[in-house]
Amino acid sequence: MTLRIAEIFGPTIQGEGALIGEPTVFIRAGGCDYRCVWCDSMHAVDSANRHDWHVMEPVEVWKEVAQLSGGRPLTVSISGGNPAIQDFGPVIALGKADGYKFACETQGSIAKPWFGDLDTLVLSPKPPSSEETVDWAAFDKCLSAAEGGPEIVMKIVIFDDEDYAWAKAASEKYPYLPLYLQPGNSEVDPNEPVDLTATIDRLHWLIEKVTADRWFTPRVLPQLHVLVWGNKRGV
Ligand SMILES: C[S@@+](CC[C@H](N)C(=O)[O-])C[C@H]1O[C@@H](n2cnc3c(N)ncnc32)[C@H](O)[C@@H]1O
Ligand SMILES: Nc1nc2[nH]cc(C(=O)O)c2c(=O)[nH]1
Ligand code: SF4
Ligand SMILES: [Mg+2]
Repeated sequence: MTLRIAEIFGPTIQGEGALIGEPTVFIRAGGCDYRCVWCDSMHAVDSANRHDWHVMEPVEVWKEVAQLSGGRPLTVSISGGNPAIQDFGPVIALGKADGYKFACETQGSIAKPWFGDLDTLVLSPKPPSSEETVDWAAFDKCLSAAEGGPEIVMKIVIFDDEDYAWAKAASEKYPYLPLYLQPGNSEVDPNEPVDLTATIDRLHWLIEKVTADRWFTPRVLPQLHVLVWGNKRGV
C-alpha cells in the first residue's frame, strides 16, 4: 500500500509537547479530514497541494528516514495532515526493526490499529477557535486503539478565553492523560517573519491564565521550533 507524503525532514528537534527538545525526523502525511482555520500546515492539508505530495512505498519512506538520520536510531514523529487517514503500520515495523522509536500527532478523529505500535501518541483535540467540532466517541476509539501500547498524551492549542475554558473541560474529561497547552500561533505564513515579541506575549498570557487560576495540571510550552526558525518549513 502506498502512502501520500507531503514531506520528510530532519533530523531536527521536536518543538512541541511531551517530547520537546528530542532529536526527531518528521514524516508529514498528506491529507486531513479537518480544516482548522489556523492550521500551520495547510500545505499538507489542502488537496490543492496534492501534486506536491509524494506517493511512496513504506520501504521508500523508510529509506529516506534512515538516510536523513545516518542510520542512527532516533525518534520519528508521524504528523500531517492527519496521518491516521493512512496505514503507517509497515513504516513503523521497518523502523522498529532498526531500533527507532515512533511518535504520532493526530487530532483524534480516526483510530488506527497501528496506534498500538507507537511509543508516544499525541492526541490534539481541537478547541472552538479552530471552527472544527470534536467527535468524542471517535476520540475514545483512538484511546482504545492505543491501549496497552504507547504513552498517550493530550496537547491542546489555546487562542483565547473560550479555548482555555474548553481545554479545562477536556482535561476534566480525561484526568489521566498528561496535558500540554500551547499558545496558538496566528501568523503561519512561511514567507513572513514571525513577530517574536507577540509570540512570547501569547505564551505569557497563557502562563498568567494557568497560574492565576491555580490550575496545576497542564504543562505550558511554546512551539520551540517557531522561536528558533519562525514558520520556515522542513524544520
Ligand atoms: C499540524 S498538526 C498535524 C497533526 C494533526 N492533524 C493534529 O492537528 O494534531 C500538528 C500540531 O500542530 C498544532 N497546530 C496547528 N496549527 C497551529 C497553530 N497555528 N498554532 C499552534 N499550534 C498549531 C496542532 O494543534 C497539532 O497539535
Ligand atoms: N520542529 C518541529 N516540531 C514539531 N512538532 C510538531 C510539528 C508538526 O507540525 O506536527 C512540528 C514541526 O513541524 N517541527
Ligand atoms: S487537524 Fe491538524 S493538520 Fe488538520 S487542519 Fe487541523 S491542525 Fe491542520
Ligand atoms: Mg507544526
